Amino acid sequence: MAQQYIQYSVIVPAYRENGNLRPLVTRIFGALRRVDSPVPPEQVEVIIVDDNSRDGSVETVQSLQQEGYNVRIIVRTTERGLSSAVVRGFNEALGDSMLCMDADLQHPPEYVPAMLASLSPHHTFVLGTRYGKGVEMDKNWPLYRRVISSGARMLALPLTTASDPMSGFFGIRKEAFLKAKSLNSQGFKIALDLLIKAHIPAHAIAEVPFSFGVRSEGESKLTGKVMVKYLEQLVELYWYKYSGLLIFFMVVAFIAFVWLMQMWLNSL
Ligand SMILES: Nc1nc2c(ncn2[C@@H]2O[C@H](COP(=O)(O)OP(=O)(O)O[C@H]3O[C@H](CO)[C@@H](O)[C@H](O)[C@@H]3O)[C@@H](O)[C@H]2O)c(=O)[nH]1
Ligand SMILES: [Mg+2]
Repeated sequence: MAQQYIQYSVIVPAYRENGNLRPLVTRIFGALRRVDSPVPPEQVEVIIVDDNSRDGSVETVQSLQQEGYNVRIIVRTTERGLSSAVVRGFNEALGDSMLCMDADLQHPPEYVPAMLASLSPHHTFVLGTRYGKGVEMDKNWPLYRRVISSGARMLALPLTTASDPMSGFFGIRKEAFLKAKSLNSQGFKIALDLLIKAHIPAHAIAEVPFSFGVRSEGESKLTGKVMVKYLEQLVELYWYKYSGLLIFFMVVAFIAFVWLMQMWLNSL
């Protein structure tokens, strides 16, 4: 019965994250229970979307449920991948305001209340940004990851004005999510796909600066394959966003060419 009051859903894609789930969930609800939290904890659900890790994650979630935390786990057995896990979570969410965050505590749970509260019918997208004022990356985040992250960010600049579409810490309103058609569920960059395909205008994006941490347990799943998928996704998004413009210029150029040819033939 309590579920009908759920207004906010926190979606956590997770693969072999058992060691992080308890601190993640208890810290999210700890932040929501603070007196200055703009969001009441009883209106929030947490959904873990796990890809059959079989590492005790299910049991950890069950014990958190017994302790009264509103958390559930979806175990996928036939699908894999971060982005498609997030899409699955958004499809299952009860809340109108939905947040996506990593399980490994790199996205600090203490920012969850502010992120959720930033979503509204006017701000249909919220982006946790690592490039805002007063925040910093953990100094232990490796140099090669910073280089990859900056490169990925630069390549996406013509697609969006958002300062950090790569942070992986973002939220979207359900009505905006439902507008996005043919999402690319491969790879890691579902936020970028949603920004473009849900046609989120710049004024509808709220940004919340956050300090990016380092993974506390387990290993990153970002591989070379994931990076290749990102490049494929960029090609698709450039085409999605600019093909109309390209076709328009080609048609104009063709008409101008035909017109010039006629003028030239008439002048002979
Ligand atoms: N269900 C599921 N979850 C996955 C999978 N691969 C990764 N995840 C989960 O997705 C989250 C991020 O994965 P990491 O392996 O920790 O990625 P990262 O290298 O730290 O990259 C993160 O930070 C980047 C910013 O530097 C982000 O750009 C990226 O999207 C991601 O959030 C973690 O909770 C992880 O368990 C998968 O195949 N299936
Ligand atoms: Mg990580």
